Amino acid sequence: MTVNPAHDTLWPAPHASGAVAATVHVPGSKSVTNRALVLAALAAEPGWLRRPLRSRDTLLMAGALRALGVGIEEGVGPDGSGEAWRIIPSGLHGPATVDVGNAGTVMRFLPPVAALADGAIRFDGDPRSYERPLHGVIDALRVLGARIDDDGRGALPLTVHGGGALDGGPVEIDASSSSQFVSALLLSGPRFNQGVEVRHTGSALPSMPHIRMTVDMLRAVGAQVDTPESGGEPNVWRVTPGALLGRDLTVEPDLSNAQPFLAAALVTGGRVTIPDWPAHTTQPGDKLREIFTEMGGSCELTPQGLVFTGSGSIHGIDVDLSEVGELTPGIAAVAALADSPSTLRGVAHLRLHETDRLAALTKEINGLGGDVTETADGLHIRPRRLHGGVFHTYDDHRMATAGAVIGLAVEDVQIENVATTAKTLPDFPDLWTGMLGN
Ligand SMILES: O=C(O)C1=C[C@@H](OP(=O)(O)O)[C@@H](O)[C@H](O)C1
Ligand SMILES: C=C(OP(=O)(O)O)C(=O)O
Repeated sequence: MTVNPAHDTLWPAPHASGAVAATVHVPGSKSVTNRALVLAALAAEPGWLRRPLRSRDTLLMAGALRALGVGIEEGVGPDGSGEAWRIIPSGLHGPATVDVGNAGTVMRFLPPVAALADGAIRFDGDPRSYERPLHGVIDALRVLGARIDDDGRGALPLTVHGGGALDGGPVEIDASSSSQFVSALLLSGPRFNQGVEVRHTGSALPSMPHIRMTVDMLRAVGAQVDTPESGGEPNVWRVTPGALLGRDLTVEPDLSNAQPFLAAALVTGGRVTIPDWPAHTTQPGDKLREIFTEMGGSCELTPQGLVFTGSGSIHGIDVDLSEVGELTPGIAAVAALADSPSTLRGVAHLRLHETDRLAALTKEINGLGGDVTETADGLHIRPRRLHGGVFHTYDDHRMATAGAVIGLAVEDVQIENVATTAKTLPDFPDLWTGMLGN
């Protein structure tokens, strides 16, 4: 966790003068967009992706697939409405270089795809990407028959020497540091000669909704997947080899990116509507309906979308966030403004996210006068009267949005490098000021 001197631009976080009342159209889900791109690239026929998220992480994914030979064209969708990508699969070829940026989905989902390509595919990324765990993918791919050159740390940079096909079969991994190891192997699994059987052998597996998202999206393109939930063994997922269908998919709004806007309703005692909130979804952000209700709000799914209303009071919470780790920064921000302490548990693996999120949240909230301590697997947050100051973001989009939430209630908070929100939500500053009616 280092303060990046190149990012000394400060964004004065708007202070809310009253209760917010707004409708916010949140762009598409990062996790759905990047899974859909991978599955469409591996399909046996072209597909459509409507309302894809266009952000750094998804443009890196699209760029990498294009570098391997996949066609991704701008279009308007088969019914003429909305923006869309048409994805035209083709033989996957190297040599190519993939820039993963700091996108977990790109660095983990694409090495298995590269193993199916023919030629050398080099993977590189931001300095932080070298520190994020990748051993589960690298070791598993070797067991499944891939040739990979790396520096032995189980991390980037590396080169996959694709042989045009991969044996596949059974493999054991420890995915306790990232659910994306499991998702990565399952997504490409139908294209391995023997499919894949992934057995997680480590301690608790985080982010289960994201694994369910992978399984649901695989099934939607015709893959056969056996899971612990469908009567299989605990911690074992099996994907049968087979061709994948091209799909016409409209991407749901990113519910984790809806979080700061819902938090704004909670913090200001206002009301925010998020159109197109799905009635059923695997996105972890759907849990916010429950979590932010417990913290003092109320919500209703209406034909206009999710209407979330703050009561004017914010309560602390004791909650296990292991399934929904990416919501932690936004919950910590609200908890710092609550009327009672909070304990956030089950998220030790956040130390290996975009930045060490537990250390970063502790340092930055305390820098504004807060009282946060790190625990082995989370945070204790005792609300204090906060004051203004610089909120550093460590190239982490969710640190930036968490700082903006605090800025609504605390005057003179300045967010360093708010542009880092471009990782998943390039429109954040405009959406935020739009919500506040500025
Ligand atoms: O598969 C995905 O799309 C994601 C899985 C989760 O990763 P971890 O299991 O590494 O936390 C989540 O935090 C990340 O934002 C997106
Ligand atoms: C952890 C996150 O991202 P990534 O996909 O890079 O792991 C996140 O978006 O909170």
